[in-house]
Amino acid sequence: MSNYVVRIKGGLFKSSLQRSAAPIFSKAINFFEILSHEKWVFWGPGKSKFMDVIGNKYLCEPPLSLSYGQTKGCLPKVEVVKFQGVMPTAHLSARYEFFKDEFDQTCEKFIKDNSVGSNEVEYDVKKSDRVIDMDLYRFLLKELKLEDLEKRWAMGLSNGQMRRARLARSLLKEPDILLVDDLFLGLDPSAAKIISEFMRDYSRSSIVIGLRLQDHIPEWCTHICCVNEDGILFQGKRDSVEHHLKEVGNQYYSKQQGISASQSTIDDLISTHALYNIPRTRISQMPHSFELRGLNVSYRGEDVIKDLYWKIPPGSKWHIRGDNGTGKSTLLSLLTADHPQSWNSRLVENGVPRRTGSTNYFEINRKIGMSSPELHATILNRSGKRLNLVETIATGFHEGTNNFTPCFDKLSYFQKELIMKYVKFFGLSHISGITKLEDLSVSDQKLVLFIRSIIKMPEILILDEAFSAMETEPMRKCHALLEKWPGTVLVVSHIDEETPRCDNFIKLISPGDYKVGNV
Ligand SMILES: Nc1ncnc2c1ncn2[C@@H]1O[C@H](COP(=O)(O)OP(=O)(O)OP(=O)(O)O)[C@@H](O)[C@H]1O
Repeated sequence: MSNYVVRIKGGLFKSSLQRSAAPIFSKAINFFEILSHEKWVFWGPGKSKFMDVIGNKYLCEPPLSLSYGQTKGCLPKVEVVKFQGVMPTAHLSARYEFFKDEFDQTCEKFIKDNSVGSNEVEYDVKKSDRVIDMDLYRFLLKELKLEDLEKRWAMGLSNGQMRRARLARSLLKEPDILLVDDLFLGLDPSAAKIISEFMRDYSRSSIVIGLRLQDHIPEWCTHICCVNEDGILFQGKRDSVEHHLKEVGNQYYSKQQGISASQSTIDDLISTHALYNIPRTRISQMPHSFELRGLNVSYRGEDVIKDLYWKIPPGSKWHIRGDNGTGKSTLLSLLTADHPQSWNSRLVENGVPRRTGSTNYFEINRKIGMSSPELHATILNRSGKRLNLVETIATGFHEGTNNFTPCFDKLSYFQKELIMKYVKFFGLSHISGITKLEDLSVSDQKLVLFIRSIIKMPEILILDEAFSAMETEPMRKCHALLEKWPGTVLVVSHIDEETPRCDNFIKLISPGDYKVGNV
């Protein structure tokens, strides 16, 4: 008997029972099979949808065309880990504050995923009768470098830390098949190495990872399935499909290049920025956008940022570097006043120390545009079903970066026209008015968030992991736009290809240890 974990035979997949519903892939999948302990890459623009197919998210026609093999005498357990950033919260600032809601749990409880309750009381309410293999739990904590974070509040984990915790949580359920989309997203090089080596050595289940065409395929992957919008292009053992890889990559890029150039130029798109065409000499006389004069941040006595001195002149472009957990998001949340310790006179804004009463949250955020994993998770959670692409971009005109109230109808003619110019420039016109945010690909969601962050022509643009999970071609267009962008830009990114050109960098090494220099 074949030891398959999942198999598709002649299946067409749909998201609804309606006869008229369009299939997820136009072509039926004739045959696809994953055997136990194989390590697959789903590669290409259709990878996330195909993961959902394997994860049993859609209805299949005919009904038994998708089947799961009988491993260990029962149906296989399928675990899906997707890009979700940190914990979704009602408000960005929640991550840095201490209050109770459903996510008020330690990292340990989050990974065990077996109880709900409070940190502060003695009892736990069990939500399943699952027996947790404590040896496996300890093994996962050790291998995924989570031991020091075990008792931490899950809400406070950084992106990279949360990514490792999510993996541990899924693996602790001892799945027969683990599907991880965008495996290396948001990870610093050493964390990426840890996770890659972990996946290489992990042999308790079949593994599928989703990668974009431009991503490097790890050596340990045994099989590759290339999926585009129509369905499977090719599949098989790595050696047998190696020659297709280059061919498909080249075809895809030339197709993307051929997408008709838009009428607007980059100058048309940014010409209303307050610093556009202002001579450098005049800009250099303006006060610094921000200046940190020995800033400190600590949690319960533990330093995260210590004695940080940093001057950010207007119009300067910065790459904020540092491994996962070194405090990059914390630093940015201080600038955007999303952090409780933001009211601090060591933080000087346009020459004025930021004391309580000297300014307010809306005043600060009026001049800031932002895209970040936290914002991505929050907007999807709160408005993903409600707002379409254009309506999402329109919310960028609100004063606060995390105000997602629909406002397109209230915008001026000029504002609406500007949105449409951007939509056209980035080749999104065909999906602009209909597709809800949550139905866009992750790459298009990131692109929409990028446009949203710049639409009000902010003085300061914060791009925290703004290009992770974005396809190459839209990312290049964003980078070309940023080349000409006249305002201050702060970029957090772990991967060189995803980093737009910056003039300066600040590297967070550990509390009290910082490096500032020219790129
Ligand atoms: N509310 C909190 N309570 C305790 N610790 C916290 C809290 N918020 C953040 N931290 C810790 O502060 C450190 C810095 O987190 P931060 O998210 O700023 O890191 P980062 O450099 O942005 O990481 P990444 O690259 O993974 O996004 C981490 O160790 C994190 O666990």
